[in-house]
Amino acid sequence: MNTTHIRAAIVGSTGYGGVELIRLLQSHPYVSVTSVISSSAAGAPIAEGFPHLTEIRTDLLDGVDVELIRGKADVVFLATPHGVSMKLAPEFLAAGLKVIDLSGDYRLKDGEAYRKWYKHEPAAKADVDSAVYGLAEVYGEQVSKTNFVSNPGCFTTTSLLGLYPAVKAGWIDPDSIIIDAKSGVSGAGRGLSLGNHYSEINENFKAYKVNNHQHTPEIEQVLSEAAGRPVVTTFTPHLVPMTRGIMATMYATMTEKRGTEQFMELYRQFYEGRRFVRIRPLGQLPATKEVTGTNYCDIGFSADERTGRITIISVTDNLVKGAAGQAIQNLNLTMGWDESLGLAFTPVYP
Ligand SMILES: NC(=O)C1=CN([C@@H]2O[C@H](COP(=O)(O)OP(=O)(O)OC[C@H]3O[C@@H](n4cnc5c(N)ncnc54)[C@H](OP(=O)(O)O)[C@@H]3O)[C@@H](O)[C@H]2O)C=CC1
Ligand SMILES: CC(=O)N[C@@H](CCC(=O)OP(=O)(O)O)C(=O)O
Repeated sequence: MNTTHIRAAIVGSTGYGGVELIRLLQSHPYVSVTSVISSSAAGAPIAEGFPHLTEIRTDLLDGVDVELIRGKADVVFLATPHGVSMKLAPEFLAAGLKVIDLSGDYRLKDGEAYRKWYKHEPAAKADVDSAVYGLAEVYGEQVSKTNFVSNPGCFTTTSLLGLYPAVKAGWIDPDSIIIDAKSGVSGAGRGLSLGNHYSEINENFKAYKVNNHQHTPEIEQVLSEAAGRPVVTTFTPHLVPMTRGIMATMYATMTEKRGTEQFMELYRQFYEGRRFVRIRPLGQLPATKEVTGTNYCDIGFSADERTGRITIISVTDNLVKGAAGQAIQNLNLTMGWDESLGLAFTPVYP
């Protein structure tokens, strides 16, 4: 494989994650999108369904054909639903392609947990074991050595980047963590559903999948690794009437009396040299709009002397750092490139 110019295929191209991958990869200096694959619209010009992609370098959507793709690409991004990725990934890996999967199929190392939370049979254990969990700022070293990345969930990325350093350092009691998270509607994908149409969402704010969301075991898996013992947590997702963005507001009991600035310093050191995590200055808390369209995760803190708890606020764009952006960041790491290649955007504002 030429290491300064590679060819990418995107499967699930008519979904939000797929379209975002196409958008972002247009600016990548070392990657050409050579195959844009769709199970539902093969043969159609991309710009027919997505006029904003009128000038992209690939014209027609291809069907899902491993042999065809093998001849046209070095890396394949699977922006497909769970249950579908596990059928495709082994074939692409066997064909010698690098695979970056955006679905939940390879995130949970415990097959029983996958069965319980996804209500679906898990992928083959050997494949699950071989996938590297791509939380780039935490597992970047492992990602740089693999050809098979399992990209984390959007809520998971936002929550874990805000919690991992404090749990790892033993500064918060992992059993006390509560994650209160809110997502824009694009997090639910492009498919139509009653709960996601305009009059259900507009001027509305609702909790869903309470104590029942599939990102709960994914968050617990990583926090358990950080804590060195099993951790369970309360995670409550909400849907807010905006298109993009996630905010996770997280509460935990501090193991010792510490101030906001000490937490800021801990996180600055942990994420030193990592471009996409921005620690906010004292007294400033991040808002979703401040990361829109970018791969940033912005984090702010407030330690409360009165209750002995720390409040950590973390924001991302669910389609970028929560999906397509982190997938490209992971590709960069697997190639030994600067992790920010093709992702150096300033947020859209207002
Ligand atoms: N939206 C988000 O914020 C995030 C999404 N994810 C995950 O990324 C993946 C893609 O999400 P998203 O783009 O939002 O979802 P969408 O529902 O918007 O798109 C998924 C696409 O997958 C393709 N697809 C569906 N069924 C099949 C099938 N049986 N065989 C092959 N392809 C199929 C379809 O594209 P086509 O018809 O062109 O084949 C569809 O448009 C999912 O696993 C999701 O959970 C992860 C993090 C965040
Ligand atoms: C708003 C909304 O519905 N969001 C999705 C999360 C999207 C995502 O990251 O899902 P996967 O773990 O399946 O990849 C949800 O809550 O299920």
